[in-house]
Amino acid sequence: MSTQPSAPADVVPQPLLVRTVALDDLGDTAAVDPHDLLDLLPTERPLAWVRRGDGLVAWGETLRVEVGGADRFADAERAWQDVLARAIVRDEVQVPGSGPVAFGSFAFDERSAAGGVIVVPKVVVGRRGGRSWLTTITTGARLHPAPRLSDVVGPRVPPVDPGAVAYTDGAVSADGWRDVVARGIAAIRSGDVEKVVLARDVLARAEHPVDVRWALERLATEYPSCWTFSVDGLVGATPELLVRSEKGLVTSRVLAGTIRRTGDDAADLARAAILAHSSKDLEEHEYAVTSVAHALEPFCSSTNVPDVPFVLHLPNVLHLASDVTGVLSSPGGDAAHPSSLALAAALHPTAAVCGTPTVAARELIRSIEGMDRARYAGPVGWFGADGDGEWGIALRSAAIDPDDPRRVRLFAGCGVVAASDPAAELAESEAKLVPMRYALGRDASLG
Ligand SMILES: C=C(O[C@H]1C=CC=C(C(=O)O)[C@@H]1O)C(=O)O
Repeated sequence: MSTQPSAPADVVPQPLLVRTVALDDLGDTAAVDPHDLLDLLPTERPLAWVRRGDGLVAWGETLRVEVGGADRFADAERAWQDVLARAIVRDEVQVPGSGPVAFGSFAFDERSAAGGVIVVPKVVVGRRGGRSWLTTITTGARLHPAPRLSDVVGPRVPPVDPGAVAYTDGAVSADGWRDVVARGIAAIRSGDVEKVVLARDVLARAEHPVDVRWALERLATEYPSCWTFSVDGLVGATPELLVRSEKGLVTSRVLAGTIRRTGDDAADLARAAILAHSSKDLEEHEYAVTSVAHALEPFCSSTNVPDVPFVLHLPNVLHLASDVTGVLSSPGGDAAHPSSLALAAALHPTAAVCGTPTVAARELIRSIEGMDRARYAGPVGWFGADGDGEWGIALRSAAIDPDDPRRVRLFAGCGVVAASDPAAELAESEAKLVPMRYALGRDASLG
């Protein structure tokens, strides 16, 4: 079923029927182990949001809403609310991620034809802190009996190796991108912006159609501290959480400021110290934290913004990181909090992916970057019936060509400030492409 933004009643003629059961109580967990969520996924259009073994995997499409333009978030939210208003829900688990769930992914730029999409799957399996559950979502007039995992999970078909992968330039060559960064630095020095984040793409062509599960498993194993995701052909493992909203508490993991790893632990510790004291990286980071703190302020009764970032260690890079938290203000009476998607919309684009000031940086990106970012660097994640959910920034990601799944577009970007150096930014962008190259590759080594 596919709908236009408002998902009117005549397009979803029958209510959504949602049933969640605890898997621990079903007695069929031995037959199908929900321990490894990714193992449950079928080949076709898998949906995923997992980190350290917890999260959600899903498949099938009960409902799909495509949106576009500046109102893409609000339109998606309205469609979801319309559908929920008529849903019949029996949720025996009642934890974040149980009950009705929609996955979403949205374009970075409102002008992009990529727009955005929310997908309401047919089957969702969730896991959180040792508890797991199964949700089935259909349409109809009456709730179905409690589902069993073994009824909805087919025989496991191992992910297919994409074989040899050849890489070519994307919209702008590596050399050309150095010039793009130089133009960004010139714009900063002439006072047009203080910071701009510039990105590039690289095209991959695999020998065989890319099996999303192959990439997901490699990403989740190698990058356990990242959020490994798959939504409508956009795949990745992002270290940056735009917003998590749960029971009135919001969290955002802000990253900006990067140094490549060497592969040598002692040398990397020294590099972590260099990063933590680099004025160029601290400046880059400060812009990103400020943009998130300011965007959250109107929604929160209190926020906590760390004074000093910590160094996040990933296998390919080290980042300056700050976890910003807040308590959503109660608007009075029974009024609901803004949904996690509304918060994501208010936060997007942060200075970690756009720049400072936002509008001027976005204009600069449009005029010098030379490509459409599509859904790269846009919000990706999920939300539930109460609006709570998790939205990452779609970094360390790639878009699989829906018309030819052998073709994949990989993305990476870098924050640029006055002290940036184009060659160093190019090297940093290469380091940020490592996760997706690794995800596609058979033996590609890290670093
Ligand atoms: C824009 C990207 O990274 C952002 C997140 C972390 C560190 C960044 C940096 O140091 O430039 C970027 O702001 C990307 O990975 O494509």
